[in-house]
Amino acid sequence: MRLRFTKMHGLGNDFLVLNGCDQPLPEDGPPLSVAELRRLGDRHFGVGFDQMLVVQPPRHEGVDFRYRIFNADGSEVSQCGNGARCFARFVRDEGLTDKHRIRVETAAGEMTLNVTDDGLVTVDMGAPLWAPEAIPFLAKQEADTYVLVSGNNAYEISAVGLGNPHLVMLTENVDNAPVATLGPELEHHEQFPERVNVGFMQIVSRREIRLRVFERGAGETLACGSGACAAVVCGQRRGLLDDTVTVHLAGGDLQVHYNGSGGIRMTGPASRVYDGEIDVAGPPSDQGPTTEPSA
Ligand SMILES: N[C@@H](CCC[C@H](N)C(=O)O)C(=O)O
Repeated sequence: MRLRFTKMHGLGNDFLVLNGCDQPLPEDGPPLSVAELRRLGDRHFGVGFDQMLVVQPPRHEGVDFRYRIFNADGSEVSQCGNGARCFARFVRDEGLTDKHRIRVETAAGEMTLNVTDDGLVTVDMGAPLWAPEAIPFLAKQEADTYVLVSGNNAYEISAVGLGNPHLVMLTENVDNAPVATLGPELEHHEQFPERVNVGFMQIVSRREIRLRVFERGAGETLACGSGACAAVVCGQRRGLLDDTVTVHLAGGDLQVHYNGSGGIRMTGPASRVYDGEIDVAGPPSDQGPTTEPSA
């Protein structure tokens, strides 16, 4: 099977975008097997990406598209903030819509994407979910911060759901944060039954943070949109941040706004890199398990 794809990125968080509106992709189930997806995601043997984004026709009234997200390890997830900006740019570039306000359906619900005249995209990421069972996080009761024990160490963390699970911890200087070691350790912590994205936040001022995120299913990325929103709302909940915050990530800056009600608004760029075609094995149904996250 030959697939056409587009390579995009949002601040270096990079994506392989598949258009399921003009080429046949399965309506249910993943478009590729986990093995095939991982092969394409490999930076040496494939195209290389953090997430694969799939554009599909809507299944419900009132939305314009269905937006599906797969991590590089093959797991299907419900939220990707940087991907949402690229999704908006893609559907407009491809002439699939000329709307500036685009409604999409994700596995976690509906989202609104607003494309501005300067080419930036603002995503309404919805309200943060604090209840442990909604994240999901195994804790006796909701709190601003939790002590998470891992091995012989204890970490003060905040936990929040944005359609995907995030933990956020403070660090003096993100340059020295143990992202490569503690990231994967906490990603698989038993108190996060669906694994977790692990954010390391340095507070610069009440309106500015620096952030590194070890993403579930993808490893450390140059930027994580939902991670940026998670860090800001966790910092706000701890009384450390104002309503509007600039988030400095390795790949560039995002603006995040939340005033305690309605949705979190995240604004940033979306870049198209190139278009390509690739041969992949046939339908995933012949190829065993598809969406099982890696251990
Ligand atoms: N890069 C993303 C988040 C992608 C999904 C995440 N790795 C998860 O498993 O929840 C973003 O920009 O939000």
